[in-house]
Amino acid sequence: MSPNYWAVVPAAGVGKRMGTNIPKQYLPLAGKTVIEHTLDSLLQHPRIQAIVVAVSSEDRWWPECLPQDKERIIRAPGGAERCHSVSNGLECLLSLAAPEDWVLVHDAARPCLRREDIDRLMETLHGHPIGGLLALPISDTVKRANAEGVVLETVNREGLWRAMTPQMFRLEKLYRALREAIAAGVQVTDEASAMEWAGFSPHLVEGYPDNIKITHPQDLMQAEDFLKRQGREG
Ligand SMILES: Nc1ccn([C@@H]2O[C@H](COP(=O)(O)OP(=O)(O)OP(=O)(O)O)[C@@H](O)[C@H]2O)c(=O)n1
Ligand SMILES: C[C@](O)(CO)[C@H](O)COP(=O)(O)O
Repeated sequence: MSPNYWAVVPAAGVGKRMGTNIPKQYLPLAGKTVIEHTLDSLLQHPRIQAIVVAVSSEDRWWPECLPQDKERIIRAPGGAERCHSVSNGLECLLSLAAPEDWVLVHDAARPCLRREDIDRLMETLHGHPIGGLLALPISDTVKRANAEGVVLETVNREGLWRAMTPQMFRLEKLYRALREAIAAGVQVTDEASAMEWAGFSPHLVEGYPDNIKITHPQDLMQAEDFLKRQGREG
């Protein structure tokens, strides 16, 4: 029987780098909120069974932003860091999904995700034993600098990619790798790094460059433009 697909959306951040008084996932964007665009992009995919959203216990905005399709949305507790929120979301899925089911982990802060990117991830990784992630090969020259912005070195960009989300892995393997990496005190900023630490080799799938993460104020304007060009206004 073909594995099912599920999603986990970490949405418990405070958006320090955005500098706003509400978390960036609840900021207005192209007629809706950031998180509504993100959830809609996943809800509109027919193969995604349900979405577990990790929300902070102090969150005052979540109930207002629930999309119409509430029955496919499950709330899980957010954690101190993104990896803890994801781990909590995965734990919530263990009772609903099979161990070899696929889970797509996607940042709430990436509202411009395209259907084509989800399809490409699913098609490319069909039958893959582990999984992989959307990413972009780096086409600029890369510099490493000190805290004062002085160049320390030019980094060879050969083979360098920027990781994005969704990152799609087999549920039980990801849950176990993430729990063990967290317990070992490993710095886990994405799901792939936990899988790599566990000895797996995730597969990179090239995605659209407009699948940006809303981090700083200027990212909102860029995302607004991307969504309008795609006709995705609320
Ligand atoms: N404890 C945390 C921290 C982050 N996230 C989520 O992980 C995604 C990517 O994280 P990031 O862009 O760093 O969001 P913030 O942590 O909110 O941003 P900042 O670092 O500027 O505070 C976001 O959707 C964010 O809501 C989360 O679920 N739980
Ligand atoms: C998961 C991620 O979006 C991949 O690029 C990124 O690592 C999230 O980093 P953040 O500092 O938690 O935004």
